[in-house]
Amino acid sequence: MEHMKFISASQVKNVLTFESLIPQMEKALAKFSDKKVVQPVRSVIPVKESGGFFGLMPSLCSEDNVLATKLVSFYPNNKDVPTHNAVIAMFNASNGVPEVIVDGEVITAMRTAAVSAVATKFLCNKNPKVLALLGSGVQARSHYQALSTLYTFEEIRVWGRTKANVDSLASELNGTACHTAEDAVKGADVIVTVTSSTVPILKKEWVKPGAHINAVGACRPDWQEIDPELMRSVSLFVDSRDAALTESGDVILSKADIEAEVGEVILGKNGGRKTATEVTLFKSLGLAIEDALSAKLVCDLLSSSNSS
Ligand SMILES: NC(=O)C1=CN([C@@H]2O[C@H](COP(=O)(O)OP(=O)(O)OC[C@H]3O[C@@H](n4cnc5c(N)ncnc54)[C@H](O)[C@@H]3O)[C@@H](O)[C@H]2O)C=CC1
Ligand SMILES: O=C([O-])C1=[NH+]CCC1
Repeated sequence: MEHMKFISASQVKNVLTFESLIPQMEKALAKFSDKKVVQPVRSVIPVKESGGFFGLMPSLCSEDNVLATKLVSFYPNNKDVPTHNAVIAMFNASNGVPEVIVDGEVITAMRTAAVSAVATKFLCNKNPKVLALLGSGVQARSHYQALSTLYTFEEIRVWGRTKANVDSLASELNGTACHTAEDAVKGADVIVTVTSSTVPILKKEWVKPGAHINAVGACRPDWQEIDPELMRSVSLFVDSRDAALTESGDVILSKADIEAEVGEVILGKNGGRKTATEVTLFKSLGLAIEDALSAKLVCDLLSSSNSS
């Protein structure tokens, strides 16, 4: 391990854009659903003392010569440091030699939002105008940025638990700070739930017919962000069936039927949205291959910027 490289968060930030990442995440989701990826559902250790979690996320995609694992911690109670921290270790798939460690904090923030952008592109009605963000943290910001790469919203609404954060994000995005989740969601075309809530924050009766929801939080089997009645009434798409049935309290506790993986929609194996009035919901949990292909993209972008 004489030549192990490290790529820092600021190096990632300097080269990674949503314009390059969104197509890469479309490829990751398609490859995953086309069984081109070897990837178990992640292992997660609860760290009871601090209310945190530690996850191991390995994946292999021989087609892309990618063998990597993300190590991610999720400490929702953190105050002065980020709640999500990660590194992505990349190995040479031909000989198993470790080559690069990439900081995973920025990648986690950006790839999750890029994946939601892909799901939205395939499932949402045309020309969405109103975006509602439930949550005002890292993912709320990155979801705004990723979705704004694809759409020009006329109205951005923000709701969250902490008023000061909601006010500051709303003013940064030129949006409206909402007092209640209902105010934010009523009439919204695209709804993003990005909170650390463990109980439902989004109710069925608030959601307009034809809306699309990206449900990104609640990654534990006993956690929920979405009203179970809403879960049972939507056309439900997931990143991974296995992960959804193992990790998602929203899916497991509501017993909602999964229509398809988004990758199957991308591959044309499922038609996606069937009517303009149905509500589509993408339940995102986060896949190791998203991290591996994001890290590979960062390495490729850095080496082309160094050689130019
Ligand atoms: N699906 C995926 O691939 C990924 C999912 N996530 C999940 O997305 C969610 C947001 O992550 P970040 O923005 O990075 O975290 P963050 O810590 O930056 O923000 C969390 C937000 O949730 C709010 N919140 C916490 N408890 C709440 C409650 N009971 N009701 C309403 N709001 C509440 C906080 O005030 C804050 O606005 C988390 O659940 C996280 O685990 C994060 C990374 C990847
Ligand atoms: O995929 C990921 O990195 C995570 N999903 C939920 C918490 C972190």
